[in-house]
Amino acid sequence: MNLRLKLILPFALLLAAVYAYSSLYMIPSYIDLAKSKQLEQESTYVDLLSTALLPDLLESDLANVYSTLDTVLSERKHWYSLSLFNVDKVRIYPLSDRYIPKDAVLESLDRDVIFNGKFYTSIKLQLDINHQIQEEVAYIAKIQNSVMIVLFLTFLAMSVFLDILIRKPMVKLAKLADRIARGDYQSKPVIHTKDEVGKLGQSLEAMQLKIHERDQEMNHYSNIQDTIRFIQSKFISEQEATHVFLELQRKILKLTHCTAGLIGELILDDKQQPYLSPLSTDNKLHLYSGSTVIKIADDNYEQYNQADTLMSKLMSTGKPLIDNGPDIQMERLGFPVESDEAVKNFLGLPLYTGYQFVGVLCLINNKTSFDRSIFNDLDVLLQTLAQLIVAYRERKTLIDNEARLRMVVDNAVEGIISTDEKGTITSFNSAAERIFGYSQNQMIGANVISLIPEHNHTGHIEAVKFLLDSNLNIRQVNNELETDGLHRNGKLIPLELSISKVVTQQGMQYTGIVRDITERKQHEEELSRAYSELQLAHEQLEEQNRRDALTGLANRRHLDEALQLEWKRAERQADSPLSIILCDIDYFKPYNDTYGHLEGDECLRQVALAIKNSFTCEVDLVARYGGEEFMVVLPNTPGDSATRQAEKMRKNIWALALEHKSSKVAARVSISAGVYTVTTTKHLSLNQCINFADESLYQAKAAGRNQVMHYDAINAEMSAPEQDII
Ligand SMILES: Nc1nc2c(ncn2[C@@H]2O[C@H](COP(=O)(O)OP(=O)(O)OP(=O)(O)O)[C@@H](O)[C@H]2O)c(=O)[nH]1
Repeated sequence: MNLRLKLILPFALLLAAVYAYSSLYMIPSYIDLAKSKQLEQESTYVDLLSTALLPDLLESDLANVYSTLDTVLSERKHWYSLSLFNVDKVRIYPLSDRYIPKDAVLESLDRDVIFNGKFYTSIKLQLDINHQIQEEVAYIAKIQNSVMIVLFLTFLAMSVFLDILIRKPMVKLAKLADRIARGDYQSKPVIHTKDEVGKLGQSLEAMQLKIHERDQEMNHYSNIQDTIRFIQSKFISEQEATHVFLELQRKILKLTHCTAGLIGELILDDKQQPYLSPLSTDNKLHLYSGSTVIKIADDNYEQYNQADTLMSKLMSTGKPLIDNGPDIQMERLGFPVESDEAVKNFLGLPLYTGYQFVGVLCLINNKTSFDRSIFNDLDVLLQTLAQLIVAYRERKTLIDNEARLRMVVDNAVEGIISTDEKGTITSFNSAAERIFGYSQNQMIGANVISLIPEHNHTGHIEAVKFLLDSNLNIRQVNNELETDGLHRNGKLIPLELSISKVVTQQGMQYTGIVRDITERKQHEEELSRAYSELQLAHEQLEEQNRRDALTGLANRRHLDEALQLEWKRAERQADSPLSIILCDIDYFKPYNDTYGHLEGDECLRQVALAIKNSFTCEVDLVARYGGEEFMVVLPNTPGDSATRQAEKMRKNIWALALEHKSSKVAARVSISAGVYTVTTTKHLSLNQCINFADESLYQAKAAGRNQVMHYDAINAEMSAPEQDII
């Protein structure tokens, strides 16, 4: 329902109500009232008539009665019948032949004519009252119509009035509100009345202003938010930070309606003096907070005396600074600005993360002066800017560290190969290129398995699985192991390898450090060979040292050592007898004399060999005791066995049948032997034992040579050994 209808409707309803009230209640009530008055009046007249008729009725002068009634009827046209009734209710004077119109609404009036308590007659009158009050009704209807017309006109006037004074301004205000809602802040309401509508217009205007301000604020805020989001995403994606800061500066200038600006990072130089490194410029501008500011651009050096510049003040105090002119000279400003006009308004804002003063944002504006509200407006942006500078610093450090690390890795002697979880190579340094014969480009993205010979594949897969399964998420280095790598030319490369596992944000990363140990292996092999040779030579030397040069038997030194060992063993094992045989070629001096010394040596060699072959047990030791004397050490050998073996030995030499013309025994070489067996080492020394063997030998010699004597047998005066028959 529109406003016009709303304004009209109450009046229309009022009109309808008035009309309905008057038509349905007021006018019928008035007609009823008029009717009853008329009836009362007619009734009074009937009373008068009945009184007037009484004398004639008393005298029974009906002619007069009729005449009177006729007169009355002719005078009162709306009376249609007037009847007289006698006591028996019989009409005695009927006047009903008078024409009664169809639309007549008849009313009846009855009167009894009574005199002195005697009923004479009753009068009954039928009359049309409506006809009587018709005029009055018409008049009333006229009044009603007039009132309705007046009311309608009033209503019409009111409607026009309300439409002009209320509806139209309201429509205007509604349209204005609609425009405001659509963000149109230029349209103004054209209502300047002082009434409520005017006030509403004023309120709307105030509201428009407020919304405009709020909108601007919101716009500004969302612009700042957009700027922050944009810059943050740009900083992440863009590697070159200078572009980001330049972009950011452009956005801030647009936001703040400024003409120039500068974002700078605060850095301490070698002397701990703070200077400003501009981030939002690509020339080499450097600003010092100290006494000078130096601009280095296109190799032109400009120097400013800057003890008291706005920049130095901002940097030394770390507090926001506003200077709204009038004109700020470059020398006072503290940094050069490419502008034809003099700088009028300067705003310097320090950038903090926590309490750390990390940089500044300077803005220059030649149109609108700065006020302190801008601190609040830019608060979030300044914080983001400070965080951005810190992130920029961290990125610089990270890049430096990365470059340093890359340099270390590239120049490392060891090959360094990094792979991801699947073995795809992500890093391959120069040393690895040298070791494996592949270039870095060839190997990045390839699988590390191509560097491993087939026979090591299973071992490699198991090692990687082991590292993967170990749920350590810290660096873990296995022990260095030696393995083989596969060179591009298909040859195996001996390697020393250590593998480390690092869990990074990208997932697991394995780094293998490999060292080519081909040369070392060669050296090791050469060394091992030389060592073996040396060992052999040494052993040979040792052997030589322990061998008698002439006979090849154990020499005296070896014999002494063996005797010492066997003596100790005999001491430990009381039930293990030790036998010693000492033997000597008979008449060897004459042999030498007869055949010469060289032949004597040869004889010695043959006798030595025969003695050696006479003893087959490994533990028996046959040694040259000295000159033409030999000793045999028989561990764990009782006396009778030793004597039998000595006898066998003697016979073997005899069997050699070496010619010995000058022997007094026979014309062949023979030996004599003395045997001693140690059954207990108690109260006995080794020397004593040897002496006993020697004594036995002496006894054998003395007994005619070419025989074996056992010390125990001598002492027991046992029978002499058998003689060989020539
Ligand atoms: N050709 C040679 N003769 C040696 C060697 N060592 C010792 N002789 C000689 O062996 C001889 C040992 O002689 P003697 O000790 O007198 O005893 P023998 O002549 O064998 O007489 P009996 O032992 O009593 O039977 C010496 O003439 C030594 O010069 C040697 O290495 N070569």
